[in-house]
Amino acid sequence: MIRVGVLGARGRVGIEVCKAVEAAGDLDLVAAVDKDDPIERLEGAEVVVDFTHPDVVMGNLEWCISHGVHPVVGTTGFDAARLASVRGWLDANPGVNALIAPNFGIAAVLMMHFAQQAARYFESVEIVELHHPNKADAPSGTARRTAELIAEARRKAGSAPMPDATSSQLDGARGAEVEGVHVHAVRLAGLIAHQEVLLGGDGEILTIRHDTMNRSSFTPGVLLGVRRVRELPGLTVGLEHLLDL
Ligand SMILES: NC(=O)C1=CN([C@@H]2O[C@H](COP(=O)(O)OP(=O)(O)OC[C@H]3O[C@@H](n4cnc5c(N)ncnc54)[C@H](OP(=O)(O)O)[C@@H]3O)[C@@H](O)[C@H]2O)C=CC1
Ligand SMILES: O=C(O)C1=N[C@H](C(=O)O)C[C@H](O)C1
Repeated sequence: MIRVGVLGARGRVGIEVCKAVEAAGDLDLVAAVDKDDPIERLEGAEVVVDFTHPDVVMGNLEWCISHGVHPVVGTTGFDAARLASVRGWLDANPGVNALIAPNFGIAAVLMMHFAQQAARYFESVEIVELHHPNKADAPSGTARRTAELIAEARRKAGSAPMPDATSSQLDGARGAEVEGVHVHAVRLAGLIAHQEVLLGGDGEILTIRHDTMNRSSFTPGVLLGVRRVRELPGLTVGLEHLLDL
């Protein structure tokens, strides 16, 4: 049995993660911790799953790693500086590993992978992500990561800069730019989490779309991470590394 703790246990995703851990025969939910609960309740866990908030996740990670607990993190808001801090904590605590994945949905990971594969064949690529209005960060972690993967594919292929004659604009009209890829964020009541990657070439458009229909869709990926994190050395970013794509 793997002893598992959950941070953000009363949140939208945390509730689903707790249910999935409790239902798994090889996992033991030893602590369900939310805001204002003492983090020390996680002592005794081997793996901790974090679905909290970008403002608190770094403190949670530092605590877990310094206490010898392997974190599996779904919380978003990671940039290069944050990832470097995590690597520093892991270096100081050899034997502790961490998995950070901007999206644990298997179909979402495939959507990112397909977008990365397709990117080099098109002149233009833009991302539209659409989420529920309670989301703290924009653009989403998934959109940021997709843009980074697309940018990397285009760099490797030597792609020309994307055509764009915009010479005047209202602030934000062209979205945010992540490594040269435009990302547009919609926040709308009724949505959960959705993304379109629009790829345009000469007379053709390819749209790759992913829709999250419920939050239990994240749990198979989370459980995969929980089962595997102890054998993944250091920091792993992205569930794709566990999927043999
Ligand atoms: N990687 C992935 O596949 C996915 C990632 N996410 C990300 O996960 C994060 C959480 O999303 P979601 O579940 O929708 O958010 P919620 O706000 O529903 O849940 C977060 C929970 O964490 C609690 N919390 C806040 N601070 C702490 C703390 N210091 N310690 C423990 N718990 C705390 C919150 O309490 P309170 O409400 O009282 O503040 C809340 O109950 C977001 O960053 C989101 O983008 C979401 C879906 C999938
Ligand atoms: O906040 C959410 O809901 C989600 N957050 C993640 C992100 O920022 O990409 C994953 C998914 O989009 C749901």
